[in-house]
Amino acid sequence: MQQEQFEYDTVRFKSVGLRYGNGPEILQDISLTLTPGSFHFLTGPSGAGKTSLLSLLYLARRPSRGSVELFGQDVTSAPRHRLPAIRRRLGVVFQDFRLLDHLSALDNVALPLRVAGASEAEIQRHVPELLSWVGLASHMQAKPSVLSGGQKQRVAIARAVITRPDLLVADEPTGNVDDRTAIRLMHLFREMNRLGTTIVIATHNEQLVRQMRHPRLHLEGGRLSILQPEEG
Ligand SMILES: Nc1ncnc2c1ncn2[C@@H]1O[C@H](COP(=O)(O)OP(=O)(O)OP(=O)(O)O)[C@@H](O)[C@H]1O
Repeated sequence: MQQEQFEYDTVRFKSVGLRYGNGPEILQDISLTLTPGSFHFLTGPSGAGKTSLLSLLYLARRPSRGSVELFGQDVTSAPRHRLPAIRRRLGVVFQDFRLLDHLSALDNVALPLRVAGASEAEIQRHVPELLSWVGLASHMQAKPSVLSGGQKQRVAIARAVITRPDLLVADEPTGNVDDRTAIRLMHLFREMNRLGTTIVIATHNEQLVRQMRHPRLHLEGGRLSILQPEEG
């Protein structure tokens, strides 16, 4: 959970490279520091490596070279048993949602709270409120199979933010919703950010990137550049 005093950067990449199998390096020599409470978009053409970079952040992969530190801990060399504690500080919105099909929307969102040992009273207080806020008040008991793409996406977002993670990583979180809903969801991310969560959002939505005026991490040809809003 969030701390008042930060003695470390949320994310630090040092000369990170990533390749799949014997293929070419998708990410080349990326060095990057994200300070606590920062908000970045991640942009770049399709296939540039945005999801691959995010997968390093949410610990689905380790880099082929270089090092990745999260919350001051080198996750490249950390023993596997140390990773779950780091994962609990992350919220992730996957491009393909990854909801549990046998659970209702409410139970999908409640899951990370249950894993963290929250009481049922706490769950009943927070989860319906958040689901209502993202416009799903009348779908709380629905299973993912009967939800639209945009509804599933909002369940996935609610699940990622319900624990107030230290770092939120979202892959195209507004790709399936209309413009008005996209702006509403961005306000949710902005509010979380205001409360201290560090945020990285991969998106193709140029209009949102321009409107929200956060710096962007831009990937192209395996290289990362950081663009400030006025340059973007
Ligand atoms: N599991 C994998 N095995 C092999 N190659 C992969 C794998 N995942 C991604 N790639 C390749 O890595 C490159 C970057 O893919 P990635 O999904 O990270 O790009 P992206 O920028 O997120 O694309 P998009 O905007 O279309 O979602 C692509 O050439 C892709 O084919």
